[in-house]
Amino acid sequence: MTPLLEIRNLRASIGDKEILKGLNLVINAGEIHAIMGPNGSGKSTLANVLMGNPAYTVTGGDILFKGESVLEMSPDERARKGLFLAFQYPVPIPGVTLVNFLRQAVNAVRGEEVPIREFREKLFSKMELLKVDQDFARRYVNDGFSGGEKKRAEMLQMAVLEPAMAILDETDSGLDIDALRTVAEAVNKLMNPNMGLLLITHYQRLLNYIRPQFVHVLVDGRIARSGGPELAEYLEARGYDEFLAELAKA
Ligand SMILES: Nc1ncnc2c1ncn2[C@@H]1O[C@H](COP(=O)(O)OP(=O)(O)OP(=O)(O)O)[C@@H](O)[C@H]1O
Repeated sequence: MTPLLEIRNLRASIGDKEILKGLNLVINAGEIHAIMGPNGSGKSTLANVLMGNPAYTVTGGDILFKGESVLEMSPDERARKGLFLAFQYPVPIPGVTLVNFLRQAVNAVRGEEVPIREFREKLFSKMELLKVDQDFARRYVNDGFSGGEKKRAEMLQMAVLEPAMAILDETDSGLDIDALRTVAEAVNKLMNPNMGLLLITHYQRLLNYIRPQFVHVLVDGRIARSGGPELAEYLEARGYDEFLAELAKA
């Protein structure tokens, strides 16, 4: 079976600084993978490179999505193929309600205007699934959203786009327990056997709420160790010292 996402010996730089130094990863449909790692190991870089952020240059290796290389594809094309990166829109968008924002996102990913009625039915069913209040969708994007509400908007976006592969880059921006629960509950409801999920965690806490089947430790731009959920517990107890010590020896 062709993996959903296959990252082969990926190397990427920003300016003349190499950050990803030969990263390999295979994700099949139905699997949740978590990437953990010390600060500065390249986690956000990986998320950005997967979605085709032009600020990063891929200098080697390949990224295959459903068996096809995405390296030459724009971020829009990747999204149309079914890749989703949780869109952290930190700036408020005045005058654009969440419902309109989501509709534009669905139209962009489908490459056609989705009939309003069809869109509303989908949106309302997903809002019910995620227990999102109807008034919430009428608010302006990010205008006064709390951390938890931003997450709720992001998860609703993932729900209506129905991606084959979702990449969640969970940066620690002071999110409270509510925000973590929102992400975890949504992930648990939206995951299905046809979908893959890559959870990039900048802090351990999130894995108390989502149990990935596979955990990878990213150190200095490479996967230093892979394992099951027990690896997250091991890291919680021991931290990254041994990985950093090995790196210092190399
Ligand atoms: N725009 C940039 N210009 C220069 N260096 C950068 C830039 N973006 C990232 N880096 C460097 O690349 C390395 C990896 O950064 P990245 O943000 O991917 O790490 P991370 O694992 O996500 O870290 P954290 O857990 O602290 O969020 C760091 O050394 C960082 O300073």
